[in-house]
Amino acid sequence: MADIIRVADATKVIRGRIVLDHVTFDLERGGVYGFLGVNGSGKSMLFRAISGLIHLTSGTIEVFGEQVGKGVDFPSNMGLCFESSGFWDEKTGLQNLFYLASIRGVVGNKETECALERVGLDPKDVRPVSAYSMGMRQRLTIAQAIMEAPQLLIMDEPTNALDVDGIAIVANIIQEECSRGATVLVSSHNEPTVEALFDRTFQMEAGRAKEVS
Ligand SMILES: Nc1ncnc2c1ncn2[C@@H]1O[C@H](COP(=O)(O)OP(=O)(O)OP(=O)(O)O)[C@@H](O)[C@H]1O
Repeated sequence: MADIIRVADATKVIRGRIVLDHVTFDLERGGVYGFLGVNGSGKSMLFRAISGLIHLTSGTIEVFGEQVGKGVDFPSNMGLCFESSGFWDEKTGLQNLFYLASIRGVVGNKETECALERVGLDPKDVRPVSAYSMGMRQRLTIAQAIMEAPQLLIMDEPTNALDVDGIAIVANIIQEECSRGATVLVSSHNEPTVEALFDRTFQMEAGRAKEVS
């Protein structure tokens, strides 16, 4: 029971519009689960609901035995990679990660530096994040998502703004995190390198999720 992410009839209505429509599936712990779908089909909304960032209108989501928004506000031990991750623009990437790591205090300097290296950023880079390109910001977002070795890693279109090297790095990270035992949820837009890693694939359409492979 506690090894399952259970999404049951998850429905979200925003201003009279159904953005998640009775989404139902179970995912076992471990593995890479892919979510495909056109813009606006509900991928981000689903990920936000699973991570406790939005509340469902009806239905339930349980992550490894804890009901999100009821038993717990957020699933414990989770890493999030969303497009809108906020950083302190005047600080370096490493300073940002040090600060974020200090909030939970479960990892130290070594792990944060290692996370930066894994995404291809230089921990010694003295430039502030305001000088980062979009791709560098995306890499930093991925680094903060993985630095605490989460048991659940949610990556919303992680290859956004990345070049070919960056896409290969994301694919590697997904494989490494899965091998470490993490459960990885990934949304993707036509990115074959990443989609080849999916153990199970769901197609999102107008707020509904259908397993396609
Ligand atoms: N803050 C919001 N208020 C109202 N509606 C929203 C809000 N955020 C998203 N939506 C709507 O919810 C629906 C699902 O959006 P969502 O961002 O989950 O799609 P997506 O599949 O992740 O799209 P994309 O590929 O563009 O990221 C869309 O119709 C969108 O307009």
